[in-house]
Amino acid sequence: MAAASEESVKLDGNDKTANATSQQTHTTQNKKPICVIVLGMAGSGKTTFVQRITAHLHTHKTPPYVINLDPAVHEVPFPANIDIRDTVNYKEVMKQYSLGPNGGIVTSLNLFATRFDQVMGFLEKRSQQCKHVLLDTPGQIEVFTWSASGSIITETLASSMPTVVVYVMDTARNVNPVTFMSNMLYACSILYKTKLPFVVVMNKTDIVDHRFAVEWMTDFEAFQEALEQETSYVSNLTVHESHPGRVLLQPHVLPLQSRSYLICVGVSAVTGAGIPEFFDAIDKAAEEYERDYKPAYERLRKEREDTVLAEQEAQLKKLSVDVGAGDTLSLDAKASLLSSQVTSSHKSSAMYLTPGAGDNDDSDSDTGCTQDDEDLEEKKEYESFKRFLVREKAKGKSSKPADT
Ligand SMILES: Nc1nc2c(ncn2[C@@H]2O[C@H](COP(=O)(O)OP(=O)(O)OP(=O)(O)O)[C@@H](O)[C@H]2O)c(=O)[nH]1
Repeated sequence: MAAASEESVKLDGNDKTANATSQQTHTTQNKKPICVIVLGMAGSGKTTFVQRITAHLHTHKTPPYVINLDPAVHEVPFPANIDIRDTVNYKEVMKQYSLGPNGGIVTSLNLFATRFDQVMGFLEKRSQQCKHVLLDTPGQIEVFTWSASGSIITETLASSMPTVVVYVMDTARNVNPVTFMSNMLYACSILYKTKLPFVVVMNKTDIVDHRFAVEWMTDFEAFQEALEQETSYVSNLTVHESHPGRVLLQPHVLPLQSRSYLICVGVSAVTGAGIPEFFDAIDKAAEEYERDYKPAYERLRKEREDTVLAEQEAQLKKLSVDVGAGDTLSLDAKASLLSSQVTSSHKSSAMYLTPGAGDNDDSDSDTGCTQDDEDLEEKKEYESFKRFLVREKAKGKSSKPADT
């Protein structure tokens, strides 16, 4: 086991002085914690591994900040600061959206990702107190690695703190070169997808020593030899020149040989063997992040901030236009309302006055006086006046002969 650990140290190209320096660098210059995203196939030992490294860090009086991202796990065997299960009820999600187990996990993770800014807020607050942030992910690896929420979470973390992807492999299950190759291809697809420093953890070294895997990773001829010894139908296929796996495993295509891409460490999550070497590898990967990846993620963060700013400005502009237009509209509306009110008030005055006139009409009607009646009245008055004149004329005639 010790030999295996030494192997990993050799593979990492670490020496203790360099690690001491890197740790010092971390504490004095880079106050941000190192974020460790633990991925791996179901049953590879991720949760046991996170439990082991959490215990290790607690023993060294540097308790980590731990996040469980597996909504379907029955029990979390380590003290988690944030547990997705506290936010999303996976079974309820399945029921409500009529989903199967995988759909339920994806949807739960998507829902959780919408709140990840809050998680970042908690992390910011604790960033001075802890040196490591550990994330355990769902067993269905593709749920995290190939989902939008997985990308959002990874990119959000990587653009604000040194982030390392840890790929846990079950060493005992990878003694078959075909299985090993499939697993490594998957690891490389994640490496290319996340564009982050990558540490391969060969777990369960208490069952099988991981040196064979290191040899296969660094010596293509050794791997080819192992493959040729395989008699299975699939291995015969992979030996074939045209097989894509074989093409990909060519040293110049896969970054397996390059120390700057992949760091491999043998550990046993059960016994704790290889854990100090794992942390050395993490420090090295964090340095790699600072040197090679940070500028790209800072650019990404800047682009995001710019996009958000631009969106906010556009929204503000639209809002101010809307508000302006709204004011104009409301002013216009008010004006038209006023004018319509004025018009209608005129109308209504008129209408209001009309009943007044009507009142008069009413009064007229009440009195029963019509134009014809008036005319008749005038005619009567005229007749009466004429009779008055005739009477007066007759009076004058009768009085005049008597005097003379
Ligand atoms: N012998 C041995 N067994 C281990 C080791 N690490 C994990 N196991 C066992 O492997 C099994 C799976 O471990 P988990 O930690 O649940 O694996 P996981 O990857 O989290 O599983 P999922 O949640 O399904 O993805 C358990 O029975 C563990 O006890 C190890 O280093 N050595």
